[in-house]
Amino acid sequence: MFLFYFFQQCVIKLNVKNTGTEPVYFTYYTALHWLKYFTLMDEHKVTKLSPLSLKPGDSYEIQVQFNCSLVGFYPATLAFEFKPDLQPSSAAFYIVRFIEAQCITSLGLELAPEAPYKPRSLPVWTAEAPCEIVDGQQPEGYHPLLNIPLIQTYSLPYICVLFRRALLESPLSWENYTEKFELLLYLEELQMEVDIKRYNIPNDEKECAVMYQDPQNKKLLVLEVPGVSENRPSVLRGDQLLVCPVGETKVKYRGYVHCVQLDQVKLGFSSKLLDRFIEGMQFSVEFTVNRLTVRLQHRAAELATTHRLGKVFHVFTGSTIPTFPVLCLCKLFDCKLERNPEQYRAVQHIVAGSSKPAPYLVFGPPGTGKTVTLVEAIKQIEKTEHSCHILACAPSNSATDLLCKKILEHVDEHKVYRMYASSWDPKMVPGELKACCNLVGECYTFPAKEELMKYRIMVTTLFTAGRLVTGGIPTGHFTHVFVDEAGHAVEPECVIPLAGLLNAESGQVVLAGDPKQLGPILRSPFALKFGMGISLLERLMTDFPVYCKEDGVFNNCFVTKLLCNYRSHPAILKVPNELFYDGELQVCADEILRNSYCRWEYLPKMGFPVIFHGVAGIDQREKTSPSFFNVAEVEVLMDYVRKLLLSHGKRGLSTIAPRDIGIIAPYRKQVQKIRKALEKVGKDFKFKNMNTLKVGSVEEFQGQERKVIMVSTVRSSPDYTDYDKMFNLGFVKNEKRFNVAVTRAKALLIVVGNPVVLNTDPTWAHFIKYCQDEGGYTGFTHAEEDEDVVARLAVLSLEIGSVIQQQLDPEWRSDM
Ligand SMILES: Nc1ncnc2c1ncn2[C@@H]1O[C@H](COP(=O)(O)OP(=O)(O)OP(=O)(O)O)[C@@H](O)[C@H]1O
Repeated sequence: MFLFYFFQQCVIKLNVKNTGTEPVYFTYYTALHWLKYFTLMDEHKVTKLSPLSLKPGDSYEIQVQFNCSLVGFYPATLAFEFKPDLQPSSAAFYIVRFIEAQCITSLGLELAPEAPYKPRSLPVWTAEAPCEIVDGQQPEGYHPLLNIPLIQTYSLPYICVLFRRALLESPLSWENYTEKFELLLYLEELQMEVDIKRYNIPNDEKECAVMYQDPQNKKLLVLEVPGVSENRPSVLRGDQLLVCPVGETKVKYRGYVHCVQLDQVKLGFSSKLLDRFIEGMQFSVEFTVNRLTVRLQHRAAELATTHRLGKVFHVFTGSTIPTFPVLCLCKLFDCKLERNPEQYRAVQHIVAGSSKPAPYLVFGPPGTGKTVTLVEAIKQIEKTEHSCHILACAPSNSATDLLCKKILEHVDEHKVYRMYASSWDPKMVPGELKACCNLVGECYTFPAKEELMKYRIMVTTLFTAGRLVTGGIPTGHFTHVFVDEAGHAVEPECVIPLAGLLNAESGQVVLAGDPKQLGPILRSPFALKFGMGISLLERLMTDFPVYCKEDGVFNNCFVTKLLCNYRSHPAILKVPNELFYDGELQVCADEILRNSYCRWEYLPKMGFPVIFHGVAGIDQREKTSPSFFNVAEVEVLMDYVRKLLLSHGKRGLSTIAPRDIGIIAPYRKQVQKIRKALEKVGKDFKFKNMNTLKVGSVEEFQGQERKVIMVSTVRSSPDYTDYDKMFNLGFVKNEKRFNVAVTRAKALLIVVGNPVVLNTDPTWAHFIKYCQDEGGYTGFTHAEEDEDVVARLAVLSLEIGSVIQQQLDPEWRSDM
């Protein structure tokens, strides 16, 4: 194997040597891949018609020239044919050699793996001997929800008894609501416990962990946990883990997580450990499941029954459909919505409480204005109902922040309170929300309920809403509960802001979302199989006729379907519209904005602002981190970033700043590498505010939009796609992730990826074909070559299976 780094062109020499004891004829040779880029030459011009005799000890030189201007990684197979004599009947024999060429820039070299990937081996756990546990230091200002009642913690055998198939298989009804969700939650928690144990680090000198003192705060110890930023294992601020010095068994030290940074956690321990700590001390580590989120959901499932939320969720079993309400003619804060009759009517119905006590649903494809409709309704209610108190929630912090920012566009900040959980990194709080949230200095505070009850609008994630229940906010205080991105949460999570807070008779619930975008994330295959993967929004839409079309129309008293996309250029919408929305989506985005990149000089085809850039990269890992990255894709992305920012202000082109660009990548390591590369590009080209260019996972981009979106798909080896599925990562074989990623762009969408791997997934194959047909495809292609390989192998009478198998095997490189 040969590996060489270069730019565009390189020549190397190969020697064919007869190391045997008999003469042989060298009759033919060829490269089987990347024929466009490899040229093979020899002086004698060896062919079957012009063979070359090689006596024992003779060697013969072949020149391999590699010519390529596309960054990437090009492994090829070279096949050589020999014959013992030139009789037509004599059998040929073959020697196959692999060659690799990499076209890489200086930036790519900087981003290369810091050290080879060396996964930690999975520990074998033996029965635990009883030991003393020394408690550690919790983070300052950390207020766990201590007084959530501990709802029965079942032991494992009891779970087995509980594992009642009949209950799991019976449809969800109001009669079995609490019982069924509790069972599903236990199954999920059991899986969480099994999963987290895989990350434990054993009490063994070869495999143990080494901690060091935090240079910024000597009271904290830093532990490297590769994968923690991708929730493998899931560790949040305030969580606990146990460490034990290697070789000891009697005492374990409990450490509290003060912060999670990239692949490190900073831990607070007792002075008993700090006093004896020496740099480089070795430890075993046990991770523990944080039960808080599960307990909050158990409580919600239980309170849903005691607070009779059946009136809210199952009200339409009888003939209680309300009569048509009186709608007010309101003047909207966002006057654009007045021009869309569906949005306007939805606001009117929500304000009138037409669906009460049932939830009002606003659903529809991406960019159709669900969030702005919700926010407008919140503002109208705040303006018109003087006794109202509104709770506005979303599953993720980024979607909740977005809601809050939009509310603050028209509501006085003294009336709004954004409450964060103690576990949320204070550095992630956006500057514009600092004046109206519970972050004081570096710490979160949690005011008494009397204080909280003074705010007209409370904005929290679904989980943090549980703090309001724990804090004793009385039922009925919140007259309206809004949940955006409701399709992304499991039902008991979505019920957290309702159960215990909502008055089932008089409260109004509004849910917005799109079941075709990211859905609930679950670990347990059983919880998934028995229905927990269906969100409350989706269940209401499928189980209750009032939310379904009757005679081809929806009943606007209960539900509004939005179909006008105000975000994107039609070329960006075409594939998701066809694949997920039956072509119903209408293009309504502002013409000037959506066309602002149609004349960009780097488009493969003018007027078509979608680029698929094929890159033959490799998905790599480094050190002990399980997360993947693809350097070649980062190089291509940075080339586009540079071109975009350099074209800022050019005549005829729209202005662009880093904040108008978003980069979506499926793995944390790729996100880190992109950030590092952006820093360099920013410095080299003196671009300002590069930190406002958002780089993140699809989850972080759900609900977001940017003028230009780039997507790095990373995967270059088909062998890892099942691994992605298992860990709920990546883009391949995950159509909801695909849908969210490609629908964030307003004017320009650039997808960078390996078409060979992506074409194995029907959704991506559709997208790539679309780009090819429309002229938006650029970068490397492979299709014609495959046929060529077959033809060449046929000439050599080699079997395709064996050679291709070696080409595709991700381990073959390291074997050589
Ligand atoms: N009636 C309208 N007229 C003009 N622009 C609108 C209108 N409604 C929404 N928009 C704009 O469309 C974009 C998308 O809106 P919004 O984020 O509310 O959509 P969404 O349906 O919540 O999207 P997603 O499903 O991706 O979260 C925003 O820029 C918003 O300002």
